[in-house]
Amino acid sequence: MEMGGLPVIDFSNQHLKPGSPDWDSVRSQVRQALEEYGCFEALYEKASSELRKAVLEGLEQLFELPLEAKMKNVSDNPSHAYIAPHPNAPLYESIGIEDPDVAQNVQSLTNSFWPPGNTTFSESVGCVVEQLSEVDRMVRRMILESFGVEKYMDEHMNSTRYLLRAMKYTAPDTSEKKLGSKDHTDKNIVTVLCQGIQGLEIQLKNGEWITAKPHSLTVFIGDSFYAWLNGRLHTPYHRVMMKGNEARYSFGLFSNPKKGYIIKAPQELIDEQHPLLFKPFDFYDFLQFFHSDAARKSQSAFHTFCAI
Ligand SMILES: O=C(O)CCC(=O)C(=O)O
Ligand SMILES: [Fe+2]
Repeated sequence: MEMGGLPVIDFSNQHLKPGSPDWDSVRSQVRQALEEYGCFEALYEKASSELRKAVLEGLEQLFELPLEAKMKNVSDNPSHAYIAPHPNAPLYESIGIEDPDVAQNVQSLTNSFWPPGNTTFSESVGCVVEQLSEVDRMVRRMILESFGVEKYMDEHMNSTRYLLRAMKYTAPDTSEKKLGSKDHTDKNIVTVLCQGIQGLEIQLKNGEWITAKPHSLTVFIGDSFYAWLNGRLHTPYHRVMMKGNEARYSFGLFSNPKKGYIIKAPQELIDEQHPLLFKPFDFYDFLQFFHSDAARKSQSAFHTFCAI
């Protein structure tokens, strides 16, 4: 743990296997950090700084492609596809790769961006997705264990799929901070985010904003996991603030509940002291609601959508 910043938790230990003393010690750090901050900085040497740098450099080239090329990134779900800079978020641009743990998906998107292909990029993306998904699964396993609900482990692990989302934030060329991405909580289960230069800020429970370290991996709890855990962990507001003349690149691996899976807190997590907080819901219905007028008008789209 570090004074003044996010808690730092080391997952690099070779002996970090479920059931080992090292595992139990990391698990209690994870639980404590997620109760208090809803996020933490993860150290994971397997996702080496060279590998992350290679992905961030590839993204720099990718975002330089002409708009027509980037528009090839499509999805049934608009928030999983290419998002161009918009008057409400003029510095922000992003692409999404659904099921990036399936090599074919990364490869075909890479081929459409850089015909006939870009092996360096697709290989480094494949590799980083594998490493970040290990962090995602370790954290989720630790959380279920720490709440004594291991019996749902398979159901929980099988109820999600991954999305890789890569972001570019154009330099504002100002010395004062400009909003790169407005404050929000993540909607999904767990996010493992890798940032290049500094810019990510997280709000503490006391309202204060703190800055994540440049080149760090940050793990967040999203609204869906918060609901499944019946509110036992914190979901933090966070945002990106930009200044100066350097563009910023980042990418995150998001575990998202599958379409058709109903997110509902297990009975073990509901009692007199912890009444059920949210209506059971399908993540895709929530995504749809999120883009409605009612959601835009509400203070928290998630709380409005799931209110009992
Ligand atoms: O780019 C970042 O560092 C943060 C992005 C983010 O919060 C998100 O995509 O949900
Ligand atoms: Fe986020």
